[in-house]
Formats: sequence, structure tokens, C-alpha cells
Amino acid sequence: MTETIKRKLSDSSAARWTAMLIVSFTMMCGYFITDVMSPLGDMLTRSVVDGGMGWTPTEYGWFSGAYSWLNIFLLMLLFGGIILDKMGVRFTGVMACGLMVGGALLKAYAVSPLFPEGGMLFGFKTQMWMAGLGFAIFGMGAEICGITVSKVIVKWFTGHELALALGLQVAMARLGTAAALFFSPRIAAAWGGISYPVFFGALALCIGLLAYLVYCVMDRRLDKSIAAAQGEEEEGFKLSDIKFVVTNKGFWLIALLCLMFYAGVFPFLKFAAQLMIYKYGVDPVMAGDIPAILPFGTILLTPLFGSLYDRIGKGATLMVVGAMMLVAVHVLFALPILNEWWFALIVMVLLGIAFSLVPSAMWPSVPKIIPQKQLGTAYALIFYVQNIGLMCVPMLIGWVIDRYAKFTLPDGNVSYDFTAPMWIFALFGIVAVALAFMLKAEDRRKGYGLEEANIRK
Ligand SMILES: NCCCC[C@H](NC(=O)[C@@H](N)CCCCN)C(=O)O
Repeated sequence: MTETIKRKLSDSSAARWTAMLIVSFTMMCGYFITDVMSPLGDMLTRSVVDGGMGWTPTEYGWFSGAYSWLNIFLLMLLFGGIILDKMGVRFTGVMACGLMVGGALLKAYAVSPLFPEGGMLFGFKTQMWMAGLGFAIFGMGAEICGITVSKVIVKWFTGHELALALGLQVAMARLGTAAALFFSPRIAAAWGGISYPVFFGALALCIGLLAYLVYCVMDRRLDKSIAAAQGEEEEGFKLSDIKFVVTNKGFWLIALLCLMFYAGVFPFLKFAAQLMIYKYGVDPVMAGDIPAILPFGTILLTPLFGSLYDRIGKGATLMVVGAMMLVAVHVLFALPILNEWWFALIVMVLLGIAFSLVPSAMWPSVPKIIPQKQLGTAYALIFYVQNIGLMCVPMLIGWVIDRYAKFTLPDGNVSYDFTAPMWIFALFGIVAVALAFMLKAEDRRKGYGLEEANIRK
């Protein structure tokens, strides 16, 4: 009898996997919108005469980095983390979904024929600024939703299959990215406009918001069962807890590794379709297909490596290997060898493996370093540091392409040489390798348990 009363809802595997699926679905819709424009970069930067929108690569880089504008400059991610730890996952999740829907609609409007063309502001098209603002509002919601979903999963899966669950959540998110890369150019070509895939994504997000509302019902029940099992509520978050997080060396190593590793992946994805067109001779309508392999590959591998981490451990080692593979991939893309689509495909598969190894080990390692009540803040700070890269790197790469990679062919057409951008991406990988080794050493010194299995026997 006592046993029954003491069971928490999260002890039921059906309940915890259902919760995981619901919140991951919401996040998946968010990831669709995040990358919906990535395979359309060529369409955006082609001249209006050629059926494009006439943006410069620099404008495209600024727009791509806009995802992080509010998160960084208004410190929205930090506030989001504090709101999460103070107000809980129900309020914060619904708020984040609302921001994502609003931002996505604004972005879709900006690139639709409804938006008046021709205006300029600070040397850039007003259309880029408006689309960027929409993307920035969306990005604020998406990042806050990301930390909320992470906290939800940690809440349900601690002591169970935590890394597998976090891996599956990331895998579902990648499905959203892959769908964006694959379907977006097709929807835009079939319906005759860039705004259509974005409107489609906004609609999907509304369904994601409804799904999250369903999750809120489950969350209320979980809280009740936790209160019944523990007899009293956990101590709440205090602002002074931030000090605990930021004075932890292991935390900073993870945050910086996250910055460098992700700087070599997500911003790369924004330019990958153009790399396929101009280096590997892929048809523009199919330019998103090879980059789409990356998220597709990670769908299987991230939960697989997550489950490995749960059962066997070796989290720090997985991060070292993943970071090393990232360097190899960008060097292979940079070298002037084998400019064939099949070679690009093989390298992209390798990147898929790297992009599964590091996230599957990195995210479940955070709760080993930071206690649960500070987890919202810890994830928010890590995302904050990561967002600096997500904002600055596309801007840097766009500028480098404009300045050093653009050239005119004898027939008068414009083309691009991606060697310099790819070496920059490789550099981020090299720093990530160094950080991963430092984290492994710190783990050995402090005994965080990153090399230990997550499932308690
Ligand atoms: N449990 C944490 C999962 C994080 C997954 C991670 N997402 C991020 O790092 C986001 N801050 C940035 C998402 C940008 C989307 N293009 C991931 O690996 O996706």
C-alpha cells in the first residue's frame, strides 16, 4: 500500500515516454521553422531578374544570425532560465510557444508579397530587418522552449533512461530540421514563393502549442505525485544560485565546448546548400537534400549513443571523438579534392556521426555537474553562450563570402569559392577538441561521473 502511494507518475514508463514524445513534438515544429530558410539561401541571394529576392550574402548572414539577437542583447535567454526556475515548465513552455508562433508569422509576412519592397535601413533591406525581427522573436521562444523541454525531460527521466530520452528528443528535433531542408525548397517551388514554407511551419507550430497544453495536464499530475511521494516541495530557485553555476569550471568547459562545436554545425547548415551548389555542382532545387542527410543520420544515432552513455558511460570520451570528427569533416570540405556530390554525401554522413556523438553526451552531462533546481539557469546560460556563436558566425561567414569568396565567371554569372569559410568552421572544431580534452581532465579531477553510466543499477 505504502509502495503504491510513494510511486511518482514518472516511475511509470508509459507516462514518462508519453511526456517525452509530446514535448519533443512541440520542439520538432520549432526546429522546422529554424531551418526553413536554410535551403532557400540561394533563392534569397539570387538577383530579382533571376527570380530571387536580391539579398546580399551579408544580408543573408545577418538574417540567419537574427535568431539570437534578442537572446543575446536583451538577455532574454537568461531571463527565460530564471522564469523557468521560478515559474515552472507549464507557464514558461506556453509562453515560449506563443513567442515562436508570433515570430514565425512575422517572418513569413516579411518574405511574402504582402511586404512592401524597396525600403532600405542602415544599408540593408527593410525586408531583411523585418524578417530578422520575426526570426529574433521566434528564436527567443525557441531557445526558451529548448531549455524548458530539457528541464521537462530531466524531471521525468532522472534515475531512468535520461540520456536516451534526451537523445530521442534531439532526434525528433532533427526530424524537424531534415523536413525543413528537404521540403522547404519543394514547397517554395511548387507554390511559387518563399513565404509558403514559413507559413506552413507556423501552422505546424500552432499544433505544437496545442500538444504542449496537453503536456501541461500531465505535468500537473506529476507534481501532485511528487508532492505525495516526497511529502514536501523541493526548495525553490534563488537568484544566488546563479553564483553556484557560474563559479563551476566544469560548467564553463561544457558551455564553451557547446559554443565552439555548435558554431561549426548550425551556422554551417545555413550555408551548406550553397556549398553543394557551387562546390559540388548540385541542382539548386535539390541543394538541401545532401545537408538533410545530416539531421536524418542523427535521428538514429543520437538516441543510440545516448543509450550507450546511459548503460556504459564514457560521456567525456564521446565528446572528444565527436569534436575530432567535426574537424576532419570541415577540412575535407575545405580541401580542393573530389568535387563530386557523392563525396559531399559521404562527408555529410561523417558530420552526422559527429553531430550525434557530442549532443548525445553533452546534454545529459549537465545534470551531473549542476543540481536539478539550478538546471533551468544552467541550460539557459549554456544556450546563451552558444547563441553568441549562432549569431556571430553566420554574420562572419556571410561577410567572408561577400568579401573573399564571390567572383564573376567569364559568362558574367556570379559564383562562390567556399574554401575560406570552411577553414573557419574547421578552426571552431579544433578549439572544441581542446575543450573536450579539458573537460575530460576536469571530470577526472572533480569526479563529476561523466565517464560513468547514467542508469542506476
Ligand atoms: N536538452 C538540450 C537539447 C539541446 C539540443 C540542441 N539545441 C540547442 O543547442 C539550441 N540551443 C539551439 C538550437 C538551434 C536550432 N537550429 C541541439 O543539438 O539541437
